[in-house]
Amino acid sequence: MQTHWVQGELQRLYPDRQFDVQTMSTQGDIILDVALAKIGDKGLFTKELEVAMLAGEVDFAVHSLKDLPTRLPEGLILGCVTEREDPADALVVHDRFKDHQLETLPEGTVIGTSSLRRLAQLRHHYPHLQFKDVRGNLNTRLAKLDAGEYDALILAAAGLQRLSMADRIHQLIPAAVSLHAVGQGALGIECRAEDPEILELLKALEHEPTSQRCLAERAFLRELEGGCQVPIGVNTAIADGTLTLTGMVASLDGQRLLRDQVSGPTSDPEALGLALAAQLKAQGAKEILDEIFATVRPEA
Ligand SMILES: NCc1[nH]cc(CCC(=O)O)c1CC(=O)O
Repeated sequence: MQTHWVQGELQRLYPDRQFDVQTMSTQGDIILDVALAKIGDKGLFTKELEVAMLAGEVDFAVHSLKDLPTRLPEGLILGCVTEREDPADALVVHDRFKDHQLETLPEGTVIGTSSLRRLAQLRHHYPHLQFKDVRGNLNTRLAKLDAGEYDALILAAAGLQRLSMADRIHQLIPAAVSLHAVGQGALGIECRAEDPEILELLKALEHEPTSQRCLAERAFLRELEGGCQVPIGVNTAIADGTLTLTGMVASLDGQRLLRDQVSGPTSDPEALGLALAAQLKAQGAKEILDEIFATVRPEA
């Protein structure tokens, strides 16, 4: 889906070249698909594509940037970041809650989410709500909601928009309540580090403000050594050449939540990510994350 969008854009920009979408053998779609990318931090799926890229069989891979690990294998780089859709999370409700907003949902309302980041932040702000894991692709999740298994879901607004289901967005969750995932809403294109020709082609699809914001966000996450399954959230904004990065780290129960902010020139976004990580570490972020790693990934 998103891969075909990239293919279309490149084809339009470079009518004399041909861009083929290649399907990888093991799992479904080729160049990263939203639902399949859930396999985890060092997803098998990413690995298969990376092996193919390093072998020269495919030239680049399109990912939801949010699902692309912050450390890439030797020889591969993040070659392009496309313009971001709204990175916010969205509340989607069952019809019987259509007159409610997040802040008016009654005690015991069952919210479906499988994201520790969403879970921790919502528990922090709305401890009277109940949370239940939800799996499957977007359609499966929405079907479970409509069947009454959940009262509401929290989903990425961008995912709903991309699949033309923006009408299901009941409320965009404000950053004051929930910071979004690193890279959310943007596509990231991974390619060989030593392939100037492909890199130059891809740069035509780059959206510089999104790229600067996402580089700051990714440096923050990398420095905290968090994968995609950790309660780490961010928000970024650019105004007058200044990039502001807000970040948070929370415990799973939402009891402890650290949040801080840094600002600086857009010319060095990674420095901002590192600075914010250092600030949060000084406030105890490492202890919170170590506790989570000990419970969630005992063997990692
Ligand atoms: N966690 C899985 C995932 N990876 C990318 C998206 C769609 C949003 C995006 O591209 O950032 C989603 C779904 C979701 O979080 O609801």
